[in-house]
Amino acid sequence: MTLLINDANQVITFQAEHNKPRTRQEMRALNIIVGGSVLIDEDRIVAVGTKESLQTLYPELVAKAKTIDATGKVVMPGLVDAHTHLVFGGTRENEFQMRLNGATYMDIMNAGGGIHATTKKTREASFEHLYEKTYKHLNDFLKHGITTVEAKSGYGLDWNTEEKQLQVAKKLQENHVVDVVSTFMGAHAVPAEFKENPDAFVDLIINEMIPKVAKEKLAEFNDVFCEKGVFTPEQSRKILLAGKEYGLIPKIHADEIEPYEGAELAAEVGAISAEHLLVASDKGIRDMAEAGTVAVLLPGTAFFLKADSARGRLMIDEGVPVAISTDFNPGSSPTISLPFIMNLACMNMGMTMEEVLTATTINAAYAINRGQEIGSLEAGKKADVLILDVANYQQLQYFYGMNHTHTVIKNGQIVVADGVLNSGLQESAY
Ligand SMILES: N=CN[C@@H](CCC(=O)O)C(=O)O
Ligand SMILES: [Zn+2]
Repeated sequence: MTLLINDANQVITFQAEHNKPRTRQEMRALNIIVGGSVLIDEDRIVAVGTKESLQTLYPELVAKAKTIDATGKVVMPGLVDAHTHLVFGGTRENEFQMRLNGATYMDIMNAGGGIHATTKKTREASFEHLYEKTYKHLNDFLKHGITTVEAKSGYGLDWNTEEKQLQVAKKLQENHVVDVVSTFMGAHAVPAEFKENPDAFVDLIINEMIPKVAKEKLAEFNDVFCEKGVFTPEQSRKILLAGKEYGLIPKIHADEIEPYEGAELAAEVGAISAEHLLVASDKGIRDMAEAGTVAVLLPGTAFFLKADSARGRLMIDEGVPVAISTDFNPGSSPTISLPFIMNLACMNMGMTMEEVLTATTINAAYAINRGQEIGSLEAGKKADVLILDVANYQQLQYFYGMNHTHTVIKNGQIVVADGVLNSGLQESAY
């Protein structure tokens, strides 16, 4: 199919002179075309420009294109969610009430709830149930303009269930139009059966699980929850380096609740990204800037746990490339609304609206090694395009807590039109 999106108030391209995550003032450079158009052929962007320039350069394609009128609207790349725990059994609204009554996230986890509660539900759930449930979540993401989602395992903590989660993600990548990018996170918690000997669990991850993940090509990344009471920096280092030997790119849940030199470790092991970073040290931030590690910040988690947000402003000023994601999971961030999370990034981390847009498109794409393929509207990139029913990009975050998605084009196909999901996507048809 050939598509021509015409007459948008603003086309936000994020075009840049280099192919790297954006830092410092680059994060404010949206490269907007006022009154712009986008030409798409098959699954690729052909060109972005004015209607007249596209007509002159590509008369044949323009002649056969189906036209989408974007008058009064904003056009931008599909949003990228670089951090989710997408596949899980059950929900944990009971813990939300416990936290409202004063319990902390770690209190609940140490008492066998939290990640352990979801692990139990995920172990019990059938593949089909997890697939159907996750398919619906992906539909919700798509309706909110998110066209690529990273998905971590880590609610199995035994091989069979970790594999089940990763296979669900794989099948969804094959069947659902949203792109699902997999991360192995066997090191999400120490399961009860290894409580007395956590190092034996670390050995199991290193010697058995990581080789199987690599052999079956079930994930591209390897993530660890490096946190006091979960995995130490020493254990985390071992797990991340072991993954690297098998071609799994390191990621790390770092400095979320207590400072633990996780940001420093991310830079040291060459992680593509470090996530959370609520209490990352000044040195850790400087190390990440030097190493070019993307900071994937999750202001929805801070909001939901009533914690102080990460120092996003400082990180950008220090030269760290920042991405913003939902952290969608049943405990600390049960939302798929990246647009709401974007508003929180403005409100609670001192980021500008322009920086937040960069953080949820091109920088998020780089956080999952997709920066060359998605995250900006440039010739040759995948045609993942979002049309928002707002007059300018500032309104996306100003009218907060709302879904402004009008049209979503994924791989060059219209999958959401006038805010409504394609009927073909509504049922999972497992
Ligand atoms: N902090 C660790 N892991 C998840 C939460 C998982 C859960 O509570 O189920 C996070 O990134 O927030
Ligand atoms: Zn997480």
